[in-house]
Amino acid sequence: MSELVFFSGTMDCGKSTLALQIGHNRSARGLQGVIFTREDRAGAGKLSSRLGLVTDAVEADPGMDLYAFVVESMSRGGKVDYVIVDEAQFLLPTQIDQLARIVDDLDLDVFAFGITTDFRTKLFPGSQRLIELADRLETLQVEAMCWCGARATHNARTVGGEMVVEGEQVVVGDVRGAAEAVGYEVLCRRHHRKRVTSATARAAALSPDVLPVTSG
Ligand SMILES: Nc1ncnc2c1ncn2[C@@H]1O[C@H](COP(=O)(O)OP(=O)(O)O)[C@@H](O)[C@H]1O
Ligand SMILES: Cc1cn([C@H]2C[C@H](O)[C@@H](COP(=O)(O)O)O2)c(=O)[nH]c1=O
Repeated sequence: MSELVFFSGTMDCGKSTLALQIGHNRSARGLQGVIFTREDRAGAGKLSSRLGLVTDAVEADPGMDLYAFVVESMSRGGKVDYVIVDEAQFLLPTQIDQLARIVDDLDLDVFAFGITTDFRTKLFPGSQRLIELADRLETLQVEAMCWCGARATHNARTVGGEMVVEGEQVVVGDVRGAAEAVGYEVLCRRHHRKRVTSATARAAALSPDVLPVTSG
């Protein structure tokens, strides 16, 4: 029975790596898949992992009907055995419905990968629809870690190392960018709530207020 599976986790927990591995293992057995992605950091039409692997993919623009794309590929004689979708949080809810239709009407497995929540801890519309429709939700097992050593569960957006809570929902970026630029950092809930990033924690630790005071 084919399935729509949503693999989710924070940024930098290995989702794209797993997507590439699933594709690799299937193609090693002669299966052919369609790989969709949207707004990958490596550019349009790419699925890239921080481990250095990258593959070509179909850019799932907002206007694209993903079900129609797969049907058309098949009707042109293309073999399609499965579908992989990376950065699935950026898809429109209607495109997630199209993924469910690929599973139900074409009997193909669809493996979707993405973050569930944005820098304000709110669900992305695409992720919300995946949670509503998926046959199976899988949380990635390689945990990203907060600077304090706890499991990271939330994605913070940073500017100059400080957490921000205002801005557009979608700003493509990375967890290891230039310090002054817009970037991201994964945090545990406690430090996300208190807005304590690694940079602000370091600055607080160096502050004279917390240095031991020696008398005399
Ligand atoms: N130099 C490295 N050596 C080993 N593992 C690495 C290295 N760089 C990145 N990684 C692994 O890659 C993961 C990020 O993978 P990626 O697929 O890009 O994540 P995601 O798609 O979830 O943002 C990191 O959590 C880490 O486990
Ligand atoms: C939290 C958050 C993230 N993004 C962007 C930043 C990256 O380009 C992707 C996540 O990619 P990854 O492979 O999971 O690291 O999402 C965003 O646009 N808005 C946000 O709030």
